[in-house]
Amino acid sequence: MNAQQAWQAALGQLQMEMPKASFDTWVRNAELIRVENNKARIGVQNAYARDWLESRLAGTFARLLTGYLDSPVEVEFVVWHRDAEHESAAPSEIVSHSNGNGNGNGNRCLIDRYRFDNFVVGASNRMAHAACVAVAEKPAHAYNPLFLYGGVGLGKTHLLHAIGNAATEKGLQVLYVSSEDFTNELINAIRTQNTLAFRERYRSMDVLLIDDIQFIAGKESTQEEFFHTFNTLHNQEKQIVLSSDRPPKAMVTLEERLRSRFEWGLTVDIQPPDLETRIAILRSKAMRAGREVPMDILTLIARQIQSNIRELEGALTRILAYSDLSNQPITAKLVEIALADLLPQQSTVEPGAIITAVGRVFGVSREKLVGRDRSREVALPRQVAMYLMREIGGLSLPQIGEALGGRDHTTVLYACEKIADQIERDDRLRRQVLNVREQVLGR
Ligand SMILES: Nc1ncnc2c1ncn2[C@@H]1O[C@H](COP(=O)(O)OP(=O)(O)OP(=O)(O)O)[C@@H](O)[C@H]1O
Repeated sequence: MNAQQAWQAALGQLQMEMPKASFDTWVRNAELIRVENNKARIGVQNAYARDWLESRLAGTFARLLTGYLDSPVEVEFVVWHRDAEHESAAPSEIVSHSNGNGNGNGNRCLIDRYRFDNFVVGASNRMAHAACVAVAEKPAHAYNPLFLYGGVGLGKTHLLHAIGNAATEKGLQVLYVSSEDFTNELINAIRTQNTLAFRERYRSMDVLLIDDIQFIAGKESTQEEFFHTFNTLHNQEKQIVLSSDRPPKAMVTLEERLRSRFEWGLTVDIQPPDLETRIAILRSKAMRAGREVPMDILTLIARQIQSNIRELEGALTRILAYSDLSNQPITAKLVEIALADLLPQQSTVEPGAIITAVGRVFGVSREKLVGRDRSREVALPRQVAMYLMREIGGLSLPQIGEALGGRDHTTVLYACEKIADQIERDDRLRRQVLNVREQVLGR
């Protein structure tokens, strides 16, 4: 088998093993650049994909390629694009290009399937969606800049592309780029003494969409360049849309002049979706996949995956695939099997870790959580700890009672039910619970 054949075989294997959504997002567009001195250099589209693949799949790729090539292979992921190969295939190479569709509109990086009509609107994203629609309808008239922020996998990128697709259809020049790509491109332009062309490209856009702008913080020359790009576009009444994982105020190493500009227009957040929206998203994805999934199953999935819509999609894809491959109907049992390795390994979650994380998030000491204090400030976090010990710790009711200072199992049961109900109605509490989960599970 030659290297390319081994590569194709490895891709095929991963396609079978991975959830479709993850495969499509991270692996499908990767390319084998070359194998040399037992090192396989794999080109990916952007720094995210590189980091994601490096942290999760480097070992798997190495194992598969070693197997197919029958000699030990290490892998290295680099940001790379085929068109840029003749310049240099160094890591952090330019990654965005205009799409070459003849009229110069749009950008090849715009993802066609991210559109407004397949974005499910609920309480958690209603404002953000409305703002994006307004911007797409009248670029530079509604809110400029539009600054979207929210946690991982909640739809920021989807909305940015939806604006881009709508604006492209109006014949506008659109550029979508992540702030990392912007930085890489700038560095490259400086290196190749091409800054004029770089500026020209950015400053000739009607709509500039920059994803994950938080990465610009702390990078002085990028901020300087972006400041001028921003001013030029804004003065020319061109639309700027930015997304970030945090609001401008929380970008600590961002220059003040940029922070204030980011706040000139409208800043809107996207929150983790409530149960109803999660179910609606699942229903919409199932329908688009041409599948009918019973409501109780959608509810079951939506209850298990609370924080991240990307994971929600991945879970559904996996369940559909399991059902197809095993030729079985989608039942609660099948869901449990299909999701087993997506969900936390229960035995690895220590009750002590949950108590510590709850204490940190709610600002209550461990002693108080396991003690007798019944004031609301302590009782609520204690109930959250009980709920999470059951949800992610898989502990029995008596075990939970024991871990929290010898409480009765009916008290624990009441707490678990109360919190399960309350997090679906109380945004703040839901965020706090998700925060604890992330701290405990590291994701
Ligand atoms: N409201 C929604 N309706 C339908 N699909 C959604 C919705 N929100 C997010 N998604 C889907 O969830 C996935 C993750 O969304 P997206 O990549 O836009 O998240 P993000 O906020 O940009 O995340 P990150 O911070 O990781 O970049 C995408 O496939 C997107 O289509």
